[in-house]
Amino acid sequence: MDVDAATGHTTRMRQIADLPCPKGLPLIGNLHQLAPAKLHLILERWAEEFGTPFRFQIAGMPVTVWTDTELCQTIMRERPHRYRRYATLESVLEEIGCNGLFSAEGAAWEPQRRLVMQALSIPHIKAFYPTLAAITERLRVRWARAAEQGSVVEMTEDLKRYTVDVTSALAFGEDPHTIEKNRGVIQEHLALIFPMLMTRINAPFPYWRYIRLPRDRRVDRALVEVHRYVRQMMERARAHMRDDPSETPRHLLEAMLMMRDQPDSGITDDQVAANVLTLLLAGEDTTANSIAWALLYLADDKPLQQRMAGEARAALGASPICPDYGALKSLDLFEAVCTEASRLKPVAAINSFEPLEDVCLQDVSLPAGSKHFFLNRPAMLDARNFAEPLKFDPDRWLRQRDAAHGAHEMRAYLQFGAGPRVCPGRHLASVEMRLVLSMLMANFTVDLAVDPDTIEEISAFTMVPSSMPVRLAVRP
Ligand code: HEM
Repeated sequence: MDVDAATGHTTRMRQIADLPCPKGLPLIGNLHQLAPAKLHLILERWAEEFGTPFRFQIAGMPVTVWTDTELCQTIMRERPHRYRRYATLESVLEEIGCNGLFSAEGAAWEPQRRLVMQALSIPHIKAFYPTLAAITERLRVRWARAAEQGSVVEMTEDLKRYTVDVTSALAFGEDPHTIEKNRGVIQEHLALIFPMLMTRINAPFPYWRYIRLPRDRRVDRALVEVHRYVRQMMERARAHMRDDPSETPRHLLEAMLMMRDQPDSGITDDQVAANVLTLLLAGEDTTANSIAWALLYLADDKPLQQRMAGEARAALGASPICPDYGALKSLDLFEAVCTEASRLKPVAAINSFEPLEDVCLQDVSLPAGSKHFFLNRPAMLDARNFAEPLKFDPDRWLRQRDAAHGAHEMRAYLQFGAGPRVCPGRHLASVEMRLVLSMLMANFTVDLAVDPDTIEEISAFTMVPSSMPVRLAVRP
């Protein structure tokens, strides 16, 4: 029995073992049912069957699963002092030299957060706008060529070229021009990292520390390439700082290197490299796939394409690209299309957390170090939070809020997280979505090159489409 401090009432606390659990097998529990690439779908199905919270077992280890957004908001706001992300995430990322801002905890987290927030701040993005527009124009040229040749564009790939060029130019001061290249780009190596994380974080036993399977060897080779790439970029940044010194850092990489070089900074080159890799990964897949998911709905909706083309041309005028940062303001619809797509197809489908001390959530006791998941989609498909929840309706994000339009619960939309660790890249993502989609709609029409039913949801740390092949035609 526990006494509620506010009411004085006694409540019976449940233990994790009391929660409903899908039927598993002796010793391994539910492990055999948890295909990593389908993890979010399996957990969502179980959430429907068992309600919230429920638990599953990875061998002897229970993991609880929750879908209540208010609770998730509370936990997210009580970081980093009371809750952390999965500890396994930190150790797995540490092993591959990527323990940067996303996985850092405790005292190590705050100084890194400050640096990254500054680098991704609105004034910095605004000052960087001409470069962003130039990268978007290069993407348009690539797509114009594909339209002319009638070739199929794999949007998940092209959009990752775009986001890697943008993140690198903004945060590291150099643009790798992957948009112009067809093979041999860094994305080919980065692509192996997320699925590996997915597998290792959920593994019952860290087998890869003892034996390397072919897939681990592939990841090892990719990591050698990725780290060589990052170190070379750091060397070039140092050379530039030497040859053309500036009192204030020109980008995040310079800021990190300046900090590292201060006497007794305690920061190592490895930590700087880990954050470069963190930003490359965090900025690549998330935004690219959020835009790619939006195309699934757009391709099928010609009137919406027509409307967006009209709005884009009004904002862009004679230019094929949004001409200045101020004009982005009139492109709310373009971000709303991505936001609505991510409500139905959440790129961030699962959040993990661990309490740092013994806590009670609702009526359940959670010991320090126990493992927990939050599923983001169930609340977003709940009619109590969003009216007509299964309908793709970007306008729901644009309407004045009033009761006549039915439910629209912003707190149930957690695609960028919440609280002190909320995504620092969300402003950049918003600008990228507006820029790319307005360019696309002003200049092209889009058709899916496959039956939409063949496009699957894949859990690869982020939740990504199996592919998004489209045909583009120049809009008359
Ligand atoms: C649509 C695009 C994006 C989505 C859906 C997304 C989603 C998220 C989510 C859910 C988190 C965890 C937040 C939390 O725990 O409260 C996060 C954290 C993070 N994101 Fe993003 N993100 C996006 C774009 C970006 C971009 C463009 C960058 C940088 C270039 C970025 C960098 C980061 C970093 C560094 C963190 C860790 C922050 C911390 O732990 O303090 N993200 N993101």
